[in-house]
Amino acid sequence: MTAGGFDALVPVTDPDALREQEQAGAALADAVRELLDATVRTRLDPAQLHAAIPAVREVTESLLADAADGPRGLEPSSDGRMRVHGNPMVGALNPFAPPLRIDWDGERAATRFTVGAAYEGPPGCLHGGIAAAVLDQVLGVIPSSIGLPAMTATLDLRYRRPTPLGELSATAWLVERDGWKLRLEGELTDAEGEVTVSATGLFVVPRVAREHLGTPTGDAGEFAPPAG
Ligand SMILES: CCCCCCCCCC(=O)SCCNC(=O)CCNC(=O)[C@H](O)C(C)(C)COP(=O)(O)OP(=O)(O)OC[C@H]1O[C@@H](n2cnc3c(N)ncnc32)[C@H](O)[C@@H]1OP(=O)(O)O
Repeated sequence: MTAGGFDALVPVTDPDALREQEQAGAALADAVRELLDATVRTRLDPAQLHAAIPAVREVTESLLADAADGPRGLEPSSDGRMRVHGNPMVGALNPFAPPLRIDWDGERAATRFTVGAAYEGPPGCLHGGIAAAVLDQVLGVIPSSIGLPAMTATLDLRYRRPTPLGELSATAWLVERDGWKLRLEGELTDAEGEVTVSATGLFVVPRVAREHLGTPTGDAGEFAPPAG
């Protein structure tokens, strides 16, 4: 299964229409992601760069003809999950997102993804903040996958070696549960299979969510929330 999101709080009335909308939005995000990459990599001369701007602005204006006033927040998806489609790591509608597609097999959350020029920090390598965001997201999928939507309380990272841009993978697993607190670990790995960053995170189900978790949702397995 592809992890992420939460069981829908409201039923989706027309999943086919919603799927069509999601697919079109994701295709647009793919195209803009190519534009983002091209914008970073282009070596056109100044006149050529200025010449490209009106066309980009025209597309922007056309998209704003019908747009949300601000962030989209949590929305129902065609698969019955609630998702933040603008999430900068997994959001299908966000061109900045690689995007990560995170699988949860009941024991591990895992993703393989490719990062290019738009994510560069040290020359040729992944920006450390992006590595942190990837690991935060991959660790963060586990609580919601076991029915305990939680937020990052602490995230400790060890940058073991530079992470080259290109194909990467990340995995995370649950180490320990203590009531509403989950201790998770994860790793970012380069194409050669070398661990470049390792992470330990404490995720806490926020007070407001605890009040709504009398019954676990999703694949809670043995990790049912404590009573009270
Ligand atoms: C609804 C879920 C949405 C899920 C979205 C997934 C997002 C993916 C990951 C993210 O990027 S989240 C964004 C970054 N994180 C944040 O913005 C979190 C900001 N902090 C908070 O909102 C709250 O501080 C937090 C939810 C982490 C905890 O506040 P609460 O008021 O809900 O918890 P409370 O104070 O009752 O503490 C519960 C337990 O956690 C412990 N705790 C809380 N924060 C801690 C901390 N920072 N370090 C260590 N322990 C901590 C606390 O001591 C206590 O332990 P005990 O039960 O043993 O007494």
